[in-house]
Amino acid sequence: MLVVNNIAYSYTEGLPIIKGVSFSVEKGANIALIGESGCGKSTLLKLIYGLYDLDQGEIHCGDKRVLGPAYNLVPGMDNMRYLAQDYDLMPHISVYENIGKFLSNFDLVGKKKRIEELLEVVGLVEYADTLVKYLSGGQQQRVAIARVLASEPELLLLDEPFSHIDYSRRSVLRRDLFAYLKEKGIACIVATHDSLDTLGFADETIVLKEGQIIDMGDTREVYEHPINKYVASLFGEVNELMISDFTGLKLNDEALYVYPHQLMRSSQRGQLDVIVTDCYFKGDGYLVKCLFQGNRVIYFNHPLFIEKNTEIKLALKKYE
Ligand SMILES: Nc1ncnc2c1ncn2[C@@H]1O[C@H](COP(=O)(O)OP(=O)(O)OP(=O)(O)O)[C@@H](O)[C@H]1O
Repeated sequence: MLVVNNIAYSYTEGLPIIKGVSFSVEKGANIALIGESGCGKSTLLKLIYGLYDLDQGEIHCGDKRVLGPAYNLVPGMDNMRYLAQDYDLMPHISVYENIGKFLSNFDLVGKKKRIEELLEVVGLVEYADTLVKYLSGGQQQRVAIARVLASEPELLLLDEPFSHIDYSRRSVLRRDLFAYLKEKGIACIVATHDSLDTLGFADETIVLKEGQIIDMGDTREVYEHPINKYVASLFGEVNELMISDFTGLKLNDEALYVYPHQLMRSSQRGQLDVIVTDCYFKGDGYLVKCLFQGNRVIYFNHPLFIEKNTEIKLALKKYE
């Protein structure tokens, strides 16, 4: 339903921020857009919504071509909604009124039902009559999410949608929101730094670097077979090892990107010999920092505390 075809954009002439980006999104799909800060995620979402005029290429959503402000008096497409990082709410009116702001008054009973349904989705039923200015940052972000859902768009563009919401509410809201979008067949593109938004929910992941797509596909595939360290590190801590580190054979050597949970302490010979330098408690166990070959840092997950300076061997879990 969304086709982005070879688009480019620069804020300043000669300094392109988005370079030759192409991809498509199916109806109801959940797409994660990931990449380091400043790589162009927000700019790409704004271009899809029609907030800027493209330098090159075109975007279609359904049967409509996305037109920027040069061709569209009121920027933004009707069949999409865009949730910006500064969610642009009206502080002096209630949560209920903010959510209903863009809903027609033609069917007042339907409007009330819709607002109540959305208050439920974002967990703000008891705040319906509270003025937005009295809400916390996280609560305001939830109002903004409800507001972009109100008119049932075909495509939602969400820029860091849960960034101000505390951890426990974030998990519930993330689950409820993404289930709701699936149920309604609403596609979404979520620009995010939180790998939990991506791993559990995104059907596909697009990886952006310096304004270009460097990897794209099934989320699990992108995570399990990262094409380089940049991609792997967007999902958390990662170790860059070589096949020869395990085999000792330099012929046809290749880099391996290994997440800490993929390594384990081993008693076998011929594994990585490392020295523990730190052990960080992380709730369900420890993240252990080690030195390999004197100066290469390796992290791995372990259920128990290990003393500093302990000499241990590490093995790849999947080969055990
Ligand atoms: N209005 C603007 N005018 C000029 N340059 C801009 C403007 N908005 C963004 N940029 C620049 O464009 C680049 C991409 O910014 P963008 O906000 O799209 O990145 P991002 O990947 O969303 O970053 P973050 O993850 O930190 O939100 C950055 O170098 C930024 O400084």
